[in-house]
Amino acid sequence: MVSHKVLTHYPPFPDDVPTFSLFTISLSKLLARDEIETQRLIQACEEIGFFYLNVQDAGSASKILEDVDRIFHTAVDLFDLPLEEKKKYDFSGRGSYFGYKETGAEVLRDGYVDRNESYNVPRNEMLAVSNDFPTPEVLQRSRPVFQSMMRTSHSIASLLLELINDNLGLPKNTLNNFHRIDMPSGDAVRLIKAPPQPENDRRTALAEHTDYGSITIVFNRMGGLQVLPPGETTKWVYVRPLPGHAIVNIGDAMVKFTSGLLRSNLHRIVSPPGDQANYTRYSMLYFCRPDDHVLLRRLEGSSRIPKLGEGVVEEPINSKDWVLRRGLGRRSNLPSIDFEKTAGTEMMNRAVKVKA
Ligand SMILES: O=C(O)CCC(=O)C(=O)O
Ligand SMILES: [Fe+2]
Repeated sequence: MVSHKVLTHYPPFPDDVPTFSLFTISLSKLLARDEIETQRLIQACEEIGFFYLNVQDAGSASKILEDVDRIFHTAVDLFDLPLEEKKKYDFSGRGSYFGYKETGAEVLRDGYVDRNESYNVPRNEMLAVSNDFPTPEVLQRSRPVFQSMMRTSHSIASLLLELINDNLGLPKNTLNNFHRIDMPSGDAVRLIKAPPQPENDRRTALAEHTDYGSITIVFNRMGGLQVLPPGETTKWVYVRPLPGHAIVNIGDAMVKFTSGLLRSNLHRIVSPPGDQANYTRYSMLYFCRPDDHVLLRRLEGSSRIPKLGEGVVEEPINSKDWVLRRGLGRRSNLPSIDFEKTAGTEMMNRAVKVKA
């Protein structure tokens, strides 16, 4: 493995910036079906929708940390390719959210464009569920490590889904049956590169959003991720990356399944805090999403899931269309953008509303 200094040589996350104190949940305790830990997981999913997951000491699942390390190196190699080469893998014109997105391809609500480039590596393709688009050679070379990382991520997400399912009292395996590893879905590993921004011109690098799928597992090194805590008058705060921990968050699909009981919190990427702002930020995520055909609507069978409001009729939209509408609906090459139609579930949370 070629060593990339850019991944290791950056200043520490500063001690003097406000951070959001998330619950830390132990994967090894969840694997042991520890009841108190499961209760804390549910509380985190309902109140904030974000938590740290300690993935150290979790048996074979801890190997994901080595896989993530290796994929970070692959990400550097990938983004080092010439722009013209990377653009061959931009499939947005063919109606796909997989593949490459160049810097500035997305419009923010403030009218500016994003300041990051990213690549969504499809789980469908890496695990040979379907093969719709070509994959760059640099990713092909890392296929075994992507496969390992994707399988572990999917199994972590499956565990979380099982615990949430059973806590809600849904019929056994209801949620897991919507997230089958052998079915086509929007599951992907996303690689993101955000270069340092000029000191006098720092803007949001990745627009505020809620995630589109069910469960996102984030592997961060540098700061830059911010969340907007619940409440009417809150301010954006950084989430400090913790070694050996993933940051996990709940996405729109779970909000829709639970009629707003679980929370999909707004978050964004800005310049990293303190001296870290002068360094290139790489991040990596696994998006676990429902299978393509699954309808995103309130599930029957749980007394904990709130009923729909009087006269509320849910839009019949499946997971695939939801991801495409949200993921491609704000591209800068579109003739017009409807920010309301492409919005997430931030206004659906039952616990505490936020201003979008
Ligand atoms: O890079 C990060 O820390 C988060 C990125 C993110 O929220 C996303 O890509 O959905
Ligand atoms: Fe996100």
